Amino acid sequence: MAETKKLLRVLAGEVLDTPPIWMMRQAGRYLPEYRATRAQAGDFLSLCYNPELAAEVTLQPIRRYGFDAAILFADILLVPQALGADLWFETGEGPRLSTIGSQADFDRLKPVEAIHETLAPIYETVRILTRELPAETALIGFAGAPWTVATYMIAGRGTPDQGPAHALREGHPALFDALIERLTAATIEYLSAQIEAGAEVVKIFDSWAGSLKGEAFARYALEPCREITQALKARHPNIPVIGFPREAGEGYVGFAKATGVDCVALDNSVTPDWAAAHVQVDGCVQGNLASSHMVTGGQALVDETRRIVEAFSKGPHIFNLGHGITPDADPANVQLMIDTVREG
Ligand SMILES: Cc1c2[nH]c(c1CCC(=O)O)Cc1[nH]c(c(CCC(=O)O)c1C)Cc1[nH]c(c(CCC(=O)O)c1C)Cc1[nH]c(c(C)c1CCC(=O)O)C2
Repeated sequence: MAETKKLLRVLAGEVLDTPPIWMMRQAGRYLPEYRATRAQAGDFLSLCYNPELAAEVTLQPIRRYGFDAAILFADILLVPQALGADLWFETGEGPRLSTIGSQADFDRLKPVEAIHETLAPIYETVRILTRELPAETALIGFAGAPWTVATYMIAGRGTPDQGPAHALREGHPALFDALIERLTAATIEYLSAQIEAGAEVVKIFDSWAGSLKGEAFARYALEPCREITQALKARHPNIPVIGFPREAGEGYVGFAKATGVDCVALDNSVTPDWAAAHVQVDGCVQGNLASSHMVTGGQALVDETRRIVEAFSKGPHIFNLGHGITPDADPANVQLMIDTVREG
């Protein structure tokens, strides 16, 4: 049967009149129904590990907006937790983890095979979604890229410049490389298990790729993404992979060729005209409306949405934001963006 899901057609290289659309963090705090289910679950991590409720919040933006794809509700920091790190969320601040600063800290991590014990509920969420999603909606699984996940494990929190991770990379390269290797292997197993449970696409989030330059970008952004993509393609040749080396700038050029990903997700620091000429020439791209438009709305939202659709109209394109939607966004602006993309 010919593929009917728009997202999968575009990932296979088709150019459609209207791009498929979904939104990073589409299940999130800007939606009152998300806040209600999160309160029912108790807290964010309890929601991630509750398959019925995690499936429910994944479905909420699909019901409200009819996006072309659903993204599994989970978090990139569940992998460190599955490897034995302590993880908690400080209200109003963000994630906190036990830190990796020495060989002894690293030696306390669990082996890769152990991750499924913690992550089994996530695979159950995927199985529920494969049954409950509308036939036209594609299901995206995801994981953090090793570098980005390592920045949180080393610092124990989010950092403005990833300073602690850069310090370990330079001061203790063998330890740093061992951590990247463990995360690369764990990510391959985690994404494979999501695919076996029913994920039809996977996305690798490298949110802090932009702080790696030159040789470090090649070694810690390109290489782990290439290894993960190759291993997944060997096991699941028909599952497309989306790479998101956020704020990579010129690092976006040649990213798909160097890693083997089927689609490159773009943040909004690059213009759509530049990205069409330098990135979309190699295949599918995703992006890249600034998420601030979901707060401010109005004619600027409409104009910028049209500009992006037009700039990417000659090649395969998935419409998305340049980063996750923020809690202060107005749900009506999301509808305005969708109507603008689909007005034809
Ligand atoms: C760096 C990162 C994380 N998580 C993620 C990244 C990479 C993408 C990015 O750069 O945004 C990825 C992520 N996090 C979440 C998803 C679910 C799928 C989706 O809707 O996109 C995905 C794909 C849910 C979430 N992850 C988080 C929330 C908010 C939690 C809440 O309900 O309070 C959601 C919906 C929490 C989280 N999780 C993380 C941070 C730094 C925070 C705190 C910041 C914040 O509160 O927005 C780590």
